[in-house]
Amino acid sequence: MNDIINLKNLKYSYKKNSPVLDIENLNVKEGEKLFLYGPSGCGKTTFLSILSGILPAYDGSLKIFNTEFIGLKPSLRDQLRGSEMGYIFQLFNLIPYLNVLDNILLPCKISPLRRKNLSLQELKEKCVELANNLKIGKILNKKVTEISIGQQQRVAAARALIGFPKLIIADEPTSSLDADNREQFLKNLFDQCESQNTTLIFVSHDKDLKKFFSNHIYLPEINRVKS
Ligand SMILES: Nc1ncnc2c1ncn2[C@@H]1O[C@H](COP(=O)(O)OP(=O)(O)OP(=O)(O)O)[C@@H](O)[C@H]1O
Repeated sequence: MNDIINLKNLKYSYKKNSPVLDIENLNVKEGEKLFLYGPSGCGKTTFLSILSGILPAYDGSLKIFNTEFIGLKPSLRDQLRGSEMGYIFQLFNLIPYLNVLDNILLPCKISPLRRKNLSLQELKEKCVELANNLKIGKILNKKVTEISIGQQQRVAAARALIGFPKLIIADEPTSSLDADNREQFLKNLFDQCESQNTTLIFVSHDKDLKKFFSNHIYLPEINRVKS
């Protein structure tokens, strides 16, 4: 299996002489489901922001989809993020004035490349299929302010998965769920990632989730900056 992420000697700091991340090596294979965990403040969100190209790391090498991200123009990082990455946020970040269907379709409206040459009708059909698989098929016309937290979370997952991104980055998406719903959500997410051959990087401070993943990394162990 090919590597989707190759990282070497990656360094990041928000302020001069105050490093947050210094990671020697990390490789993630295509289709892998990686659990990245560590205590509050150890740099998890910072790391995800670098992987998704929102924050620019200043040193080392970070190849994603065989493209070197360090030194890459911000517009090209944005383009790759829009077309090939899905992000599930801790607080979901759904758009309150859009219904469920339009929230899910949003990445394809923002990034034409994310449509992968599908027509709007084909995208809507894909959206219905995804929603049915995630058990939100019956609420596509509802406002996102009128659905439960568990449903909002599955809408956020569907929005990340639409348009067959190569990589899904999930930042603590299960923190507001009880244990049963958490496990069900993970199962649904895994099934969808497997059916699309999408790589998953799932971040949490909750090490109980580790048992669901075959690959896991404790961030403080690979980060040479000690918090
Ligand atoms: N915008 C910022 N400016 C300056 N320092 C920041 C900024 N964001 C985070 N930091 C610092 O970087 C370090 C890592 O923060 P980060 O948010 O990545 O940790 P985390 O592991 O995601 O924490 P949590 O689990 O609480 O979300 C912390 O010391 C934090 O104070």
